[in-house]
Amino acid sequence: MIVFEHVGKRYGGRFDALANLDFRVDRGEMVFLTGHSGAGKSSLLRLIMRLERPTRGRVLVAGHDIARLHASQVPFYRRQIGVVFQDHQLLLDRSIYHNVALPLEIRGVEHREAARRVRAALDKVGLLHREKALPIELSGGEQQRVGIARAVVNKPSLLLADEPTGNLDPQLSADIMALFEDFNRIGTTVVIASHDLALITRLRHRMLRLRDGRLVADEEAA
Ligand SMILES: Nc1ncnc2c1ncn2[C@@H]1O[C@H](COP(=O)(O)OP(=O)(O)OP(=O)(O)O)[C@@H](O)[C@H]1O
Repeated sequence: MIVFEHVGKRYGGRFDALANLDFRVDRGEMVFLTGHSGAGKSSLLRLIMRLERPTRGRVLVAGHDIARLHASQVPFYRRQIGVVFQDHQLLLDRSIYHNVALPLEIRGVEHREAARRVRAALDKVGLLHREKALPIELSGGEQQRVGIARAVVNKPSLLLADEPTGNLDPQLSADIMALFEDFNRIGTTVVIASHDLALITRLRHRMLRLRDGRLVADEEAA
């Protein structure tokens, strides 16, 4: 599904945020990406989203070198990827329903079909009963679940998350990770950047560890 071949990313012509990365993530895998602050986790995810291009090497997703996608193809490429951020980036003046519906509105999905999919996504994260609420009326953990519903409403084959539990207490963090595991169980490939080692070592998935932009460990679940 994802292949990094000798990938490097240099910012500003001299700083190597990522260097010589070689790894692959198979379809249906769930992988944690860990490392200190500044190790390059977000940069690596941005390469997969094609928000950045590698300075060296190639990033292949589903067999395609994504640097070669034409600008007009990029939106289609991104549709297969759901993204969850630490600060969930919800629109504060829109209801939960509308926040989750947004990716479908952008794609022009027909209204009734959109409603069906939004409700299915909200149901999966246990928030169907809050569809009319505004984000501010929800707890941090619930807001993050809305962010996950929005990420999966397009039924992406790949789900990326950047520190999705960053602001949550240990129990809520575990609940959020369990949700990602649910989506993985139904076949979605999941890559989660997290520095919460206590939590992710307990979860027993493959772990890629970055240090100063280099891959220093690739550990299968024990
Ligand atoms: N657009 C950019 N321009 C210049 N330098 C950048 C840019 N984005 C990231 N960097 C630098 O690249 C390095 C890796 O950053 P990145 O955000 O990928 O790390 P991270 O592991 O996600 O860190 P954190 O956990 O703090 O988010 C850092 O030193 C950062 O300052």
